[in-house]
Amino acid sequence: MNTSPITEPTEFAIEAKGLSKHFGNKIAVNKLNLTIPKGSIYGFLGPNGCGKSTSIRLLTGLLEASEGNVSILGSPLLGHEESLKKRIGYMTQKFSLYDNLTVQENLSFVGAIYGFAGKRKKNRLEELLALYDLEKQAKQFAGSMSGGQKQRLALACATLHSPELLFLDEPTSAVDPENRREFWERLFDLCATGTTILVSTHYMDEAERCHALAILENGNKRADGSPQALMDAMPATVVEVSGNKLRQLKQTLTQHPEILSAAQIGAHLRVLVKKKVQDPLNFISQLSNGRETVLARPSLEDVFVTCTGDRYVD
Ligand SMILES: Nc1ncnc2c1ncn2[C@@H]1O[C@H](COP(=O)(O)OP(=O)(O)OP(=O)(O)O)[C@@H](O)[C@H]1O
Repeated sequence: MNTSPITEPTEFAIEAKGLSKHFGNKIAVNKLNLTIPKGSIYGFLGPNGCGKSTSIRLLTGLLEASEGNVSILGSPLLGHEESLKKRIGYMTQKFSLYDNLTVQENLSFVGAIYGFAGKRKKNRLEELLALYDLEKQAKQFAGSMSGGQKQRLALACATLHSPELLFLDEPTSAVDPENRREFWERLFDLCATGTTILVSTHYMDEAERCHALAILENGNKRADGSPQALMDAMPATVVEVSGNKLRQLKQTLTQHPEILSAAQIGAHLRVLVKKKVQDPLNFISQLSNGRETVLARPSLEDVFVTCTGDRYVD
């Protein structure tokens, strides 16, 4: 096995080609290709079971791939897992904290793993307690903290050794909207210091904050790019219809082959019409007996709807 660190200058933090993972007959990740530029926040967006965690574990070297090649920070992952561990951070879905250790003890334990000792460790812990607003909780058991505090401690642990590349597996699923917002601000602070971040989520609004993202379904990458590029490339036009009896109208519209989806949002239906329809406003107006129709800007949720499920066209 090759263990010497061969690091080549590269603009990419992660490059994966044909990355697959099979568990028996189950294909959890299917021929995934990725190129993630350094210094960016990249998202994996998809429902439970689509392969987000497995992909992250493959990219961290914790799980061995069935097929494919991965390069991390310019080094091939295979054979360099140990040396790369010092350069990457990983925050798991369940935060992986020791509930019966205090905040300070959790940090101290992680610090020792990364070889921090004495004054250097003391200084780094103080810095992190201040940065992640945990000074008052330093002596509190991790198990007794709120979801938001646990999340901040988990991020402090994952970044203690100042990794160049940070993997975050659904880091916000257990916290309220205010904490989620604050957490994302912290991610952009880390990004501004040059850290590359790969974050998985099933929240559309979080995916929209990423510089770029991949939409995953059943282990397959359905689409990738910046949120704006994905919206621009969407194979559908969004038309909003207002009026009465929207539930019945939805039933009628979704039978039509040129309509990809119709979903009610408040007092209107949001209808995704195939791009090939020349005059979508008039088209929907006629189908809905002259109800009011307006064009709307696409959202990432619209992109998700058009590239997953039955609507996916390869
Ligand atoms: N060790 C394993 N053995 C067998 N199947 C597995 C294993 N790990 C994951 N899987 C399966 O692989 C698929 C992808 O799982 P994965 O955990 O990567 O999805 P996910 O998108 O992260 O979802 P979640 O958010 O629920 O964790 C699922 O069908 C899952 O049941």
